Amino acid sequence: MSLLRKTLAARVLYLKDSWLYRILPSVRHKPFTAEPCGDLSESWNDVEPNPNQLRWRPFNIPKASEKKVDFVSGLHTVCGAGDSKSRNGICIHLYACNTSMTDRCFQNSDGDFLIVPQQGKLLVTTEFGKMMVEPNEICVIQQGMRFSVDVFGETRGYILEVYGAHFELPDLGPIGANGLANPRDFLVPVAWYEDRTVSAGYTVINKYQGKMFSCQQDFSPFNVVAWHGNYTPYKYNLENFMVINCVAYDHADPSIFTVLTAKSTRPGVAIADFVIFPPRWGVADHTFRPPYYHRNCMSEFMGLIKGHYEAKEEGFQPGGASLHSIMTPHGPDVDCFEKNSTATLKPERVAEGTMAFMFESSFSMAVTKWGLDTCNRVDKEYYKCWEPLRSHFNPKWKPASK
Ligand SMILES: O=C(O)Cc1cc(O)ccc1O
Ligand SMILES: [Fe+2]
Repeated sequence: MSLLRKTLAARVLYLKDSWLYRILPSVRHKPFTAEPCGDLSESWNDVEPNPNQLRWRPFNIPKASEKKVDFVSGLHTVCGAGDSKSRNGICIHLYACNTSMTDRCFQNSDGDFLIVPQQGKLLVTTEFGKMMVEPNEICVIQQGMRFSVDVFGETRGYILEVYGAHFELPDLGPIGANGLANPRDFLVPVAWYEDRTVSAGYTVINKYQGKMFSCQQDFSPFNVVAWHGNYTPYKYNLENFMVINCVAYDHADPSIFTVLTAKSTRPGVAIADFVIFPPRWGVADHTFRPPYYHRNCMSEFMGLIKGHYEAKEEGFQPGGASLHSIMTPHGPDVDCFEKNSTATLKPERVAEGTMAFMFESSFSMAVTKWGLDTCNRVDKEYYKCWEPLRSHFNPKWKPASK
């Protein structure tokens, strides 16, 4: 039997709710006590603001021979804004691990996780059933759902967490009935359960108000024999994205590549959008086709799942990241600029074999101590990729006559 079924529930406008039929209720556990939480924190509130362009080299993955690290102990918060207590904010985590979780599960009481695997697949066992999630797929695990992660070697990925909002498909406006991420491609697990006593103790780890807590119980939490409802984890394969883009002239706002959005209460303003830059055709005439030089009223955190990003062939590597904070100027590096300033504009494939993505947020994010220092991955030379930019302005230039 397939472990997943298709759903149209990814786009629900009514309250989210599910009923779970379990062998023993989750209330039967010993008290929660503080658990050392390593680099998972809301410490961005204590760190000095940093308006520079930031770029990280690929984040380190610990070697299993040196230290066994599972999905939860390998979580590190890179940046964020707001706070979980007032139910308003976002944060971005990086996970890097090498070991499966054994008799340990995780519950995030603070918000929803959108998980973007970059290296290594994740077998995610949830209270709703199992999902295998590979690089180039994403999954969403919503607030409060218990889950455990099996890995198959050195594993790394990115997480976008939103407090107090759920991800949904963007409104399509004039695009109409279909396009971008289609509801039919979202998969949800079917119920899977184990009726297992764990006398040595099963550990439930709970992220609550940005801190970690743990408690013991003597049975597996994955004891849900059946469920129904629309509050479920789900996964989506980015290859299914139906790309819409400019076919005449100019460069479309990358919001046209939005897979999922977490809306704020202000119409048109997202708490966070998950945007991808998939393989596609570039055909725009009379246009500098790569991303333009710009400052943005939103924060842009970018990651790379595989390949090269067109605006930065070098320096921005799979498993690394960049952060262009609100109103921080950025754009293509000098090589991309020169190449595309003189290129003949014929139709050509863009981003073949790659998948870059952006977590774009209306929040002004601050970087944690881990992100700035402890991870030791900040590329201090990043600004140099724009230093050689030279003016090509010629006031006498005229377009070639037709
Ligand atoms: O900065 C970036 O590379 C992301 C981005 C891409 C694009 O095509 C237009 C705007 C934008 O912010
Ligand atoms: Fe940008």
